[in-house]
Formats: sequence, C-alpha cells, structure tokens
Amino acid sequence: MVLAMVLGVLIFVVEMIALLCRWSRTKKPKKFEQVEAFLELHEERATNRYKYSEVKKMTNFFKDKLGEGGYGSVFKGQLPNGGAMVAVKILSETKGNGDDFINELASISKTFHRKLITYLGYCVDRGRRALIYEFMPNGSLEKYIYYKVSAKAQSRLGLMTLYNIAIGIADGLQYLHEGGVSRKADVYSYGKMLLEMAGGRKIFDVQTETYYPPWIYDKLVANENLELYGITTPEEELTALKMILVGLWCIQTDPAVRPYMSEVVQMLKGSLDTVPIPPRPSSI
Ligand SMILES: Nc1ncnc2c1ncn2[C@@H]1O[C@H](COP(=O)(O)OP(=O)(O)OP(=O)(O)O)[C@@H](O)[C@H]1O
Repeated sequence: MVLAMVLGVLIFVVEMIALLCRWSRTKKPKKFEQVEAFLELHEERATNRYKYSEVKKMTNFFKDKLGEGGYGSVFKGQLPNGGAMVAVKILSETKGNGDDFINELASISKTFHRKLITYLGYCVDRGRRALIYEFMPNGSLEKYIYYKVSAKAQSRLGLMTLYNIAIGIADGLQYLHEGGVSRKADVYSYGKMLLEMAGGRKIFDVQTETYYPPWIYDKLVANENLELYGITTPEEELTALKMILVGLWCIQTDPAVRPYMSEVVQMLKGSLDTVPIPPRPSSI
C-alpha cells in the first residue's frame, strides 16, 4: 500500500517534470526573437539583409528625410560600396507587431512588377526594423497633380501623361490584388486619386467647402462646363471625362458597387462610350 502510494507520487512528479520541459520548449520567444527565427528559416534572404549599423551608414545617419508615412519615416540613402540610391523606411517601434512585419516582408519579397517600386532589402536588428526600396528621384505623385489657380508656373503634368500614370498605377494595383491585398478599399483610394488627377484639385476644397464627386457628377449629367484645367485637345477632354466616370465608380459608398481593379484597367483603356454613368455619389 505504502509502496503503491510512493510509486504514485513518483509517477506524478515525473509527469510534472515532463510537462514543464514540454512547456518550456513551446514557450513563445519575444517578438523580435520570433522575427529572427523566421528569417533564419529563410536564408536565401540573407543577401539583402542589413544590420542597423549598415542602415545608419547608408543613410548617412538619417541625414536626408524624404517624408513620413503611416508606418514611419523614409530617408534617402545609398547601398554600400557606391551602390544604388535607395529610400530607407524606418518602421516606428510602436506601430504593428512582429507578425505584421513578417507578413509584410513575405509579400513584398514575392512582388515584382515593372510599375511597382523595387524592394531591395530589409533590416531586422534587435527591435529595429527597416525596409529598403529603390529611390524615386521625382518624389511623390502629389507634386504633379494639382493645378495652382493663382500661380504662374505649374507643376501639374499634362492630362495625357497623368492618364498614362493612372493606367500604370491601376496595372500595379491589379497585380497586387491578384496576390490577395484588400481590394475594395484600395479601389476607393484609387478612385479618389483618379478624380484629383482629372480635376486637378483636391477631392474636398476646404475654401469653398465643395466635395468634388457630387459637384462634378451634377455638371456631367447636366452637360454643363466641367471647368477642367489645362485641356487643349478633344482627346484630352474625352480622356478626362473617362477618368472622372471611372473615378466616380470607384468611390461609390457601397463597396459591392465598386469595380475590380481589372475592370478599372479595362474601362480606362477602352473607349469613353463603354463606360456607363455611375450612380450619383453621396455628399460625404
Ligand atoms: N522609394 C522612394 N523614393 C523616394 N521617395 C520616397 C520613396 N518612398 C517613399 N518616399 C517618400 O516618403 C514619403 C512617405 O512614404 P511612405 O511609403 O512611408 O508613406 P505613404 O506612401 O505616403 O503613406 P502610407 O504609409 O500610408 O503608405 C512619400 O510620400 C515620399 O515622399
């Protein structure tokens, strides 16, 4: 009886030790250790992985800030040994977690499209994370869209150039959507950009408190003057009209009504009379 009890306690203790050992093996490492572990599993990436000290060097200690986005600051840099000029996005420590970064890295490194900025490398060094892209010397498209009413010199590009850029962006987005990126939200943002490109103005004019979509829609269906900027040829006028119609489809409140990016590309590349008139957009 006593022997059976001692044996029972012994078995219990051994089971507890085994359980503890298993638990310590499966215990999750800290976030950045998880990221490191993931990266070690994907050694083919080692060629474009940089240490934080290298990132500091390539950006000349973050001397030239190009801009700021939702995920951190972007700095101008150059790859080691007189390599390519790059844009280095330093991800802010507070935004996102290790999983987001791994997912981002996994999808970015698989993407390659002539209309998308080339991804060149990354840095994961302790808690520090950065993404490295080819440098775009002309900066953001924003500089080239808007018509400045009271300025003599305009930085706005010609309508046909903007139209070709819009098709290029749509091609790039369509490619990304095939990879499973959230589609309809992207389509909305794209539509907003398309309207701003065609109209040469912000979608919401703070001075006159005018929301462009219903304003332009009403003019369009009433066949009134669309007050477009810098239009010199009938081809430009028809193209602007097409961009506006497609833009109005994309910004529909109901995501189910918005077209897929593939349809956007088709409408933009096709003739104006194949683009139906969308429902009237809601007033904000
Ligand atoms: N490859 C690049 N070449 C040159 N400048 C760049 C490059 N990438 C980003 N920039 C500059 O840095 C700014 C911030 O870029 P970032 O990609 O972080 O954010 P975003 O695209 O503006 O917004 P979000 O973070 O919401 O995507 C851009 O507006 C641009 O001026």
